[in-house]
Amino acid sequence: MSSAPSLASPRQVKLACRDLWKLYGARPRDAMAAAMPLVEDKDRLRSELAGSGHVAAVAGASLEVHEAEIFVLMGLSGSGKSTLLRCLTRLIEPTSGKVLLDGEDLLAASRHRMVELRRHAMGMVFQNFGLLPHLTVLDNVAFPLRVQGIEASKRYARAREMIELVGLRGLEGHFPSQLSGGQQQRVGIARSLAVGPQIWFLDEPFSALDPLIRRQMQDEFIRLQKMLRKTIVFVTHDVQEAFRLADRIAIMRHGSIVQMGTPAEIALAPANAYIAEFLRDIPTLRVIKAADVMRPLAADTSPAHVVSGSAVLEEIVPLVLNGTPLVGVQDEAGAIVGQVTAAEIAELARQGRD
Ligand SMILES: Nc1ncnc2c1ncn2[C@@H]1O[C@H](COP(=O)(O)OP(=O)(O)OP(=O)(O)O)[C@@H](O)[C@H]1O
Repeated sequence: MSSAPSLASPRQVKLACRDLWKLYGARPRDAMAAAMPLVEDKDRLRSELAGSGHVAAVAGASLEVHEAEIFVLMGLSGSGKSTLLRCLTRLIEPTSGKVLLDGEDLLAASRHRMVELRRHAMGMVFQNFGLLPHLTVLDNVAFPLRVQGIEASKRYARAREMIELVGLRGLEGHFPSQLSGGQQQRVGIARSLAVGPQIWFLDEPFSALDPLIRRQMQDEFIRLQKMLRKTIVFVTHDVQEAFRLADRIAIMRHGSIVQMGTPAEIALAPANAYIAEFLRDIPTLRVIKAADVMRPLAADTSPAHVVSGSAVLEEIVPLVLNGTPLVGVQDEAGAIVGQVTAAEIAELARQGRD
């Protein structure tokens, strides 16, 4: 299906890791050396490591996070998402591999340099909010700026701006214990944004929230990202959250990345049965866009209906149900660059139900 003309432009890589490993156990580096010849046979590798009392929480992960994208690490509990995220920031020291931020080799960076990067370039939000209970909302949000030594009037002005941004105006004087879970996480988000991070790491930020609040927070997060255009690494075990938020997703299992791609790429071509199982919970017609499946416009065709490349197939279904045999697809400049037929949509809808 995706012999499609592409609308995407090449993206700048902000953060990358190459063949990253994190082994837990008594002698991780020795275990690593012994394990290396077995990397092709992951099952044997895991059992050898287990035999020597080691766990590969991250096993040879390689990825690239593009400038201004939401990159989601998704997988079941224990698949290694949090460990990989922490290795990318060196909050956990990887056993081997490379991590590059704007091309800078983070594993070769001094402690001092890492502290500086975490204070100025990286924002972090965790599941348990991590607010300081004895500080007000305003002081919590201003806290990272205080650590940076920024004078009070400037840091409070910035903190107020961030509080406004996340919709908490009026609650500046409240303490964390006086807030709901959703409000507490908004404070966590405002605090992590206060320093204007270049890259934003979020580890299951909404997992502790009720489903309804969680959905509101996802909407809010999408709204914020439209304004801020941050480079984001977002960890979740929730497949629906992943497909809702991600520009690209890496699906992890046993410390390795099993498949990486846009939600549509994964939905259109799951790498194996394990991934296909995840997709059962995903409304694929809401994930796949016209531009993902369009083919070049057939000669002498002039479509009666035209949609934008970013229209999801769900929006096209009513046209097809009304008897439109073929829909034209426009690029941002309004030129018709492809087509999707009713038969193709019907086939995709059928696959989504299987
Ligand atoms: N400090 C540690 N010592 C030993 N093993 C660990 C340690 N931390 C994590 N692990 C193991 O590494 C694997 C990956 O854990 P990790 O927390 O990264 O997974 P996860 O996908 O983030 O899971 P969850 O969603 O439950 O947080 C698990 O098997 C876990 O038991």
